[in-house]
Amino acid sequence: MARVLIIEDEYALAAALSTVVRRIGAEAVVAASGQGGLEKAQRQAFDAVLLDIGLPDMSGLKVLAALREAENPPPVMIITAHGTLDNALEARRLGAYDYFLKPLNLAEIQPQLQALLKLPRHEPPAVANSPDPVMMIGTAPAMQRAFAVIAQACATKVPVLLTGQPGTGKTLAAEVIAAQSGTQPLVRFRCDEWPREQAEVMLDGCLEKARGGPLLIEEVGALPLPLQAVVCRALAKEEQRILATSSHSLLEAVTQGRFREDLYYQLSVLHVSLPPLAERTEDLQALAAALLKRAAGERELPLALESLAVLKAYAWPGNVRELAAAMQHAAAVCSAPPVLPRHLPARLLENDQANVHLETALKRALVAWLDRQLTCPEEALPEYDALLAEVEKPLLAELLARFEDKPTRLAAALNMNRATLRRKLRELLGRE
Ligand SMILES: Nc1ncnc2c1ncn2[C@@H]1O[C@H](COP(=O)(O)OP(=O)(O)OP(=O)(O)O)[C@@H](O)[C@H]1O
Repeated sequence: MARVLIIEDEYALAAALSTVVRRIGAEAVVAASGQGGLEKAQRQAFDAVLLDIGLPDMSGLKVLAALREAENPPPVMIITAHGTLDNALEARRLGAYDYFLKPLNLAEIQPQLQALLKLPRHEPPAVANSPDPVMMIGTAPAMQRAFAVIAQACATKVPVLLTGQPGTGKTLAAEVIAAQSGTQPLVRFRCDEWPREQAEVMLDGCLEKARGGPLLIEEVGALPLPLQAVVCRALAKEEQRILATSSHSLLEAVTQGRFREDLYYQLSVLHVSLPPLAERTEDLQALAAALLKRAAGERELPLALESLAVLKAYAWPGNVRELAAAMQHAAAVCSAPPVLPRHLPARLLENDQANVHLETALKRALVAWLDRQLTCPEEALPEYDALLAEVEKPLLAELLARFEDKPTRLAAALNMNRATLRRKLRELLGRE
């Protein structure tokens, strides 16, 4: 019987994974810490390991490195709630076979694990260790999904299609893939930049220049049909590694007969989908800080909280590129820190859509949080009142802060029963 080691400190998740392992006829052994997992792996041989990155005593990546030092190391599948690009690339570099994001889709894990147990043991492809990786910022769930595919793309030479609105980071992601998967420079060809007559000559030139290395075809949907045939032939010859971007739906172009269906499938062996910035407001703080630092140079220029609120309320039609420009504007007009709303471009403050955006963001955050809470076997599901208490806790803490930490003022202003409020503050926030 195959034996699978589950290194996971969340009890409910470890139990759910054990059920999956048993369902495929294997034995499950659980460890709730990194050290515990390594000790178990020393005592017994395992056919596969499911490993969480966020362990209480040490990073799962350290555990992975230690597991890989064994003579015939078992294949490892990584589970993470913090899918940064660094983590995804590091996990691949250290030889992880797969990379799953929390909340886990258990139905997806089962066939993957089954396939993994059937595989002959061999070394997974190594990811090149670029000395200066071009980094992408983001921890929003949709970015974590993109990072997982980017890490896969770094470990292979297959074509990759990168989609997303203008300015979402498609080119940057292609640069990361090129930098991490080889030493040859990325050759770029932008399809909507050239008049039809010149495009063929330019494309031929780029295909020639990129021989043996990566070629990025930007806005591939703008390529006229005869040139799409040229790319098809190039893909068949496999002389270059082709990466392509599109900010419009290629499938729609296929349906309308403007884009070859066979080329669409050839290009999208791996598909990285980059989310619009307005759908990942949780990344705004880190992105704005990094872009502000880039724009301000030596100067220390923090962003005031009110300015962050303005950024969160704005719709960002130009995505990260527009945010970068806004931070350049702020760095230029702000002479003394911090960056206040009046230092931001005026259009960011005029947005009457602000409330709509905040409500969408709140709903999205709630959906993501619920996904996490409900990723467990049915018998371990939290009760409704417990869920409500979790939502009420930050709400009350925030409200209280706005009424100078005075429950009486809060109760009066929002027409709450004072005794009820006091009880809730005691039960939920531990206040006497
Ligand atoms: N996740 C990210 N972290 C840091 N910087 C980012 C990120 N995403 C995008 N950027 C920055 O935003 C700018 C626009 O990104 P990029 O050119 O890659 O977008 P794009 O999707 O290729 O746009 P287009 O469709 O117009 O070609 C660049 O300066 C890039 O460095």
